[in-house]
This record gives sequence, structure tokens and C-alpha cells, in this order.
Amino acid sequence: MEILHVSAECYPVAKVGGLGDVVGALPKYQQELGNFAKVIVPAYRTRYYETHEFDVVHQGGMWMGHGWYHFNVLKERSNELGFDLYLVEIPGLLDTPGVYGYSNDTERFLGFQIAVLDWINEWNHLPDVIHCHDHHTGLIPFLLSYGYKYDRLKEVPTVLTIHNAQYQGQFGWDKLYLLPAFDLWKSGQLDWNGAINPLAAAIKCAWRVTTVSPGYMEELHENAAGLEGLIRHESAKMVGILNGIDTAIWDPSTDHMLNHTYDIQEVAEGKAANKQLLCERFGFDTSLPLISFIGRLVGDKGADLLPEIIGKTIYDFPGEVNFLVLGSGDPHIEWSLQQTRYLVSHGFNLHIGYDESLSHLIYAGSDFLLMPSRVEPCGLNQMYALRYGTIPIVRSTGGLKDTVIDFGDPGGVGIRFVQPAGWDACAAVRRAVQLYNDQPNFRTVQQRGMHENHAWGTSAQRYLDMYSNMK
Ligand SMILES: Nc1ncnc2c1ncn2[C@@H]1O[C@H](COP(=O)(O)OP(=O)(O)O[C@H]2O[C@H](CO)[C@@H](O)[C@H](O)[C@H]2O)[C@@H](O)[C@H]1O
Repeated sequence: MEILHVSAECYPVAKVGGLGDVVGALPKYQQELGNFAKVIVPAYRTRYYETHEFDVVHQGGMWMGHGWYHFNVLKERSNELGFDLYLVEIPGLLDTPGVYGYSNDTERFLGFQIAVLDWINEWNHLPDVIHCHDHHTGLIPFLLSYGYKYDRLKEVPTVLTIHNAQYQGQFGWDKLYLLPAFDLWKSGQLDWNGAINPLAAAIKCAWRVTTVSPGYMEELHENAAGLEGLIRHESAKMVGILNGIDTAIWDPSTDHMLNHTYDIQEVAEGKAANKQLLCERFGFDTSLPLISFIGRLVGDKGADLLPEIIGKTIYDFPGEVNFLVLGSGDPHIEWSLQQTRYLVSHGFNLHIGYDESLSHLIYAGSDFLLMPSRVEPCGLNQMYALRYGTIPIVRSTGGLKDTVIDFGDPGGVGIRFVQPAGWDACAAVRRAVQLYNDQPNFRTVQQRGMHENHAWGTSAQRYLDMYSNMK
């Protein structure tokens, strides 16, 4: 089966969060299962783009409104990722150092989608499925069905995976003129609440819609940032498939970003050596439990709760616990975390920014990973943490609920709390400190977590089964 994944991120080409991890891994596993998986992403000016060689496989041009853009589709030469990687180059739109956050993001991702469709339109054959990820690629199913230029591609099955329904890419109807010509009678398919909504359009037009965990699928019926009615209406074609993790990259026994690798037999010594490095760098006492947070500093991740959780815990239990935060995002949250660091003189430190190798060291050297998420469609951090022997402390929501059983219950591998509020998270942190102080029990929970298997195998197969049953 030939599968084309279209996405705004793909690790290690361009990654901002979990979308990049999934699109960098799932195709590799689909390929291993005997399929032909391809990935196409924008050619941002990332390190990967600058340091690899490409062949131009397609060239074209497009009008977007009054602007003319030239584009190239490039193919990476070495095939080192385990699947064919293609990049779309559009000077003036996609040649940015970053992935998101530009004032013309609507035009950037629309241009990307038009270039992808133009390229596929030139193939001699058709792919078996086009798999779109998140709203940046959400207009593709619509344009395939109703765009005049893509008539030849009408029967190509499409899948949308929702990695996070909070982001929908809406823009006003005044920008309709940017879209390639389509059957205007079908304009309603683009609309949600008076705006053009790419995520809603994809939910309506894709042949199948998936989300990244069964728990999140259920939650979307009640909480989907305004799309609840649509989700309920389209529920017959929707399914939740739990993400896996790339066990070749995320393996503490082979991780090339770690100076001290370790496996389950030597977890105590291995983690102690990594913790030592972290504690030296951030000024912590190695004998205390180290609780870390890694992620985007946004409300969805509960990052705004961190100052309260950290401040209150250190105030109530001075000298008993250390906290470390790695992330960037909302400037207000960054500022309040920096203020918290000045207010609590010991026991808390942070690194504002994006640092892939530091994140690996934190998974390896921490005792606990805190995830107070308000919304968590799947969450990969808790699965990485489990594999690295770091006990996750999670709010019971979405994929976190599907993957972390509380250690108080049979087979438990982590600590769960229910309310997206500082007081409940603080209670969970207290339980973590108690568990740390009961080392035999702590080791049992840690080992149990390391034995969990979150590899992609089963989930990659579930996607293939779904593609095969789409006709
Ligand atoms: N400052 C930083 N430095 C280094 N690394 C950092 C970092 N901030 C984040 N990361 C890394 O980015 C990834 C985050 O993945 P998540 O799945 O937790 O979140 P995200 O919300 O981006 O993804 C969305 O899509 C994924 C994939 O489907 C879903 O799991 C998730 O629930 C959904 O919100 C992890 O690999 C993490 O280590």
C-alpha cells in the first residue's frame, strides 16, 4: 500500500511538539510492515534542510489571490529516515527559520497544500491513501473532492488525524479568493461558525478521521473547542488510535544524546549518573526527588499551574524536593515561572527554550515527570518517561488516562490526579515525595513502568487495517 503523509512537522526535519514525533515515526513502522510510506512537509530553513542533500522532483507555480508563487518539491537523497521524505520549497512563504507563529500562516500552509496537490496531480499513478495531519493540511480532503483542478484525484481516499482539536486554523471568508477554484455550491463544507475552518472542513470531507487516543476521542464529543456538534455528527467515521513511540530513538540503553546509557537492570546507577549531571547544571541536591516538566508553556498543558504547584510545594516542604522546567511558549507563563524562581531561592530551576538533547537528559535523570494538562489528546512525554524509568504524575485526561494507571491500583505505573487545579496537583506531588522516600516501592513502580510496551507496532497496524477498509 502506498501512503502519503502530509504534515507541518516531521522529526528530525522540523519539530515543535508531538506532531513531529508521530509523523517521524509512524511512516517508518508502516514501511517496516511492508508498505510504501512517504512524508511531505514544508522546507523551512531548519538545520536538517541546511545539512542534507535533495533532488528537485517537481516544479510549479500558483496564484494565491493576487500573489504568484513558485514552488519546488525536493526529495531527500539518502533515505536515512526509513521512508521517502519530500520537502516543499516556496520562497517568500515557507523559507522561514520557524514552523509556526507568522502573521501569514494562513497563506503559508494554504500554499503548502496547493503545492502538494499540484505535485500529486502530476504523478503517473495515484497513492492508495493521503493521510493529513492537523489543520495545516485540512483543506486537502475538501480540495480533492471539489477543486476543479484535482478532478483526477477525486477517488483517492483521505484520512485526517487530529493531534489537537484546540488548533483549527480558522480564517475569514474575506480570504476565500486565496483558494484554488472549486465548486462554490460546496462552500458550506468549509464553514464553521461563520469562518473558513480547515479542521472542520477536514472532519467533514475526509473519508476517515482519527484522534490519537480512544480517551480523547470520547472527550471530543463534549469538549472540542466548538466542534462538538460536528464531531458527534461525524462520529461514525471517527476512531481513536493510541500513538506509539519511536523505540529506536527513545531507548535509554542506546540514546546517543545521553552520556550515561542504561537498561532496566542498571536503572538505579544509570539514572543516578544522569541525575548528577542535571543537578550540577541546575544547582540541585541529588539526594532529593527531582520532579520535571517538559513541554510547551501553554494553558492546555497546565503550564500556568506550575508556579502555584512549585511555589506551594517548596513553601510547605522546604528542602524536600526539586523542580525543573524545560519549555517555552506563552510569555506570561514564562515570566511567572521566572518570578517563581526568584521567589523560591532553592529547589527550582528552569530552562526557557527548545532543547532536544536536554529533554533526553531530563527524561533520563529525573525521578518524576509532571504533566498537569488540561487537554492531552495523547501525550508522548509520559510514554518516554516510563521507558526511561521516570514515574509520570499526570492529570487524568485524554491519552494520559489511557496510558497511566495510578500506583495505588493493581499494575499501576504512575500517579494520577483529577482536577486541573494547583491544590490537586500539589496533593499528587506530595504522594510522589512519599513514594520516593519509600525506595523499595518506588523501585517496583519504576520497573513496572519500564516494562510497559508503547512501541508503534500495534497502532501502526491499526492504521493499515483502517486504510484497507475505507472503500
Ligand atoms: N522545550 C522543549 N525542548 C525539547 N523538547 C520539547 C520541548 N517542548 C516539548 N518537547 C518535546 O515535544 C514533544 C511533546 O509532545 P506531546 O505529545 O506531549 O505534545 P504536543 O502537545 O506538542 O502534541 C500534540 O500531538 C501529540 C502527537 O499526537 C499528542 O501526543 C499530544 O497530546 C498533542 O497535544 C515531546 O517529544 C517533548 O519531549
